[in-house]
Order: sequence, then C-alpha cells, then structure tokens
Amino acid sequence: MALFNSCSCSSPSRSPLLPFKQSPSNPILFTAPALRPLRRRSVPNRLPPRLTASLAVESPPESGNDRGGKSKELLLEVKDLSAVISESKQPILKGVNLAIYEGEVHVVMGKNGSGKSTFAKVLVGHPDYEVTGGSVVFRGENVLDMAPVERSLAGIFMSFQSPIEIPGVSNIDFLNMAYNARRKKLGQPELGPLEFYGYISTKLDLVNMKVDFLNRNVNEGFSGGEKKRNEIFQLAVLGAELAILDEIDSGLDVDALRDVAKAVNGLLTPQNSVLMITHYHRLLEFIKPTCVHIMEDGRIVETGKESIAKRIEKEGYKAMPAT
Ligand SMILES: Nc1ncnc2c1ncn2[C@@H]1O[C@H](COP(=O)(O)OP(=O)(O)OP(=O)(O)O)[C@@H](O)[C@H]1O
Repeated sequence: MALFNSCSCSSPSRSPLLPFKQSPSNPILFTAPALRPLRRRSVPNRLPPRLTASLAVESPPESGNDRGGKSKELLLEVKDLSAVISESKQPILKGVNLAIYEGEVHVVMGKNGSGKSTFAKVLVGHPDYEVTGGSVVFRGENVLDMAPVERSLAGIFMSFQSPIEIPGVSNIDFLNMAYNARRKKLGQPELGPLEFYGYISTKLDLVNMKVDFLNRNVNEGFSGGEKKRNEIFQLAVLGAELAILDEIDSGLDVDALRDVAKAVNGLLTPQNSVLMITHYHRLLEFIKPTCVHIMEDGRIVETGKESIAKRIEKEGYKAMPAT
C-alpha cells in the first residue's frame, strides 16, 4: 500500500522505503515551440497614466473555482511514481509518494543526485524521462496522460534549476503568448499588446525587475540571479495553481533572495501551492514550509516540519535516522 507524504502529519514521520515497482508513462518553457511567435515589438518605458490606471487592476487568470472558506482540496497526488532516463533506461525515481493540498508549501531536500530535479521534471512531462510506474493526479486529472503544454495550461508552472535561453523571442512576447494561451484555455478573452503591457507592468515591482528586461530575449545574457528573478516574474505574470521551484535560491545574493521570496509569498493564496527544491534552510527563513521531505535514491524517505531542514543544515545527511 502506498504511503503518502502529505503534510497533514503533525510531527516528523518516517516513511518506509517502498519497493521498486516496474510498469509503464515548464511547463511554460515547453509551451514556447507550440505557440505562434508574435511580431517583435518595443516596450514603451511608461504607459499613459490613464491606461495604466484602467489596467493595473487586471488580475491573473482565475480558475473560476472560488472555494473561499471551504475545506482545502487535494491539489496534487503522486503515488508510487517511478521513472527512468529515456535514453539509457537508468532508473532514477523509485516509488515517490506525495500529496499536496491547496495553500501548502512543500519542500524537497536531499543529497546531490538523489532525484529531486528529475522528480520535478517528470511532473511537468520532460521528454528526457519515461515514467515506468505509478500515477500523478492534479485536481483529479491524470497528469501522465497530458502533454507538457497541457500541464502548463492546467496550471502547473515550473521554474527550472538552469532556466533556458530563448534567442530571438523577447520576454514580453513570450509572456504574452503564454498568458493568452492560458486565458484561451480558461475561456477568457486574449489581451492585446497594450492591455498586456498594462497588466505585466504591475508585476515588475513584485520582483524588483527593470522594465528593459521585457524587451530582452528570454534569459539571453541574463546573470544567474536575473534568470531566477525572471522565472518568478513569469510565475507572477502567468499565475499557477502549482508552482514547482527548482533551486530558486541558487546563485541569488541576499537582496535578490529576499525579493524572490517576498514575491513567492505574495503569490501564495489559499487555493494555490508551491513545491520547492532547495539545499538550504535559509530559503525557509523567508518562505515558511508546510512540510519538508527528504529524497534519497529516488524515494521520499522522511517527511516532517521545518526542523528537518535545520537539522540537515547543521548535521548533514549522514545524521539521518537509519531506514
Ligand atoms: N537526462 C539525464 N541524463 C543522464 N543522467 C541523468 C539525467 N537526468 C538525471 N540524471 C542522473 O540522475 C540522477 C539524479 O539527478 P537529479 O538532477 O534529479 O538529482 P538532484 O537530486 O536534483 O541533484 P542536485 O541536488 O545535484 O541538483 C543523477 O545521477 C543524474 O546524473
């Protein structure tokens, strides 16, 4: 029987290692090739005040599913997930179990090479990996049956550890395409370039990003920290029900870390959730986790509260209880 590493646990618990089971299966970044490129345009430094005022209140896409006040719903349920590298068939994930409810922040930590990024990439359908067993259900839908772009449109966002550059596509055009694709999926009217600019200009301050970044090609020539900031900017613009953030804190200076953490906190609502991968407790000083999971050799082997991260930082993984 699968044991789910959900955060309903009130105290740190240890999950048994699950038997390896063999059977068959950025987002937003994956949407890029599927979308028609827009004509490159130049971004004005400032919108006329009247237009800004009328558009600044535009909110990110709504799911139309306002559950305010009602009990939390299960957002993501991962059961016995196993996956291999597509090319070599080397097993990496060996039975991952995780349950995330609305409004929760889950953190995955673990030694280098334990499978954290692979887990994140498998959730968004990265082609480098083949699912060989288990299930992933997001808001009641089987994610493993969805193409990466469908997962993105369904509300799963991933910020990659090493964000890719997209030469020839400006940040604003990229975001406009992706944002309109999601609005279309939600049955909402698409925003034209001016309206869209009015909307995203309200998001720049969230991550302390300068307006000229909108005209630059996606991540091209960005410093490591700027790329991470840009990832969170994308999240702020596109909105997501589940944001998967892979080492969003790596390469950030102290101020940038605060900015990024503040932006993530500002985006959290009772209806959406975050799955963060990190190596350091310092991120958790800014973004308070609902619970922390430790991954080891492709499985989650320990689940508990923030104190786990503190212990790991102090004592390392060698201090983990024997399995
Ligand atoms: N596309 C790939 N091709 C070959 N090996 C891969 C591939 N993806 C992952 N691996 C291997 O799978 C293992 C798990 O990698 P993964 O990136 O998931 O680890 P991680 O826990 O995120 O590590 P880190 O903390 O260093 O980022 C590693 O040994 C890695 O080399």
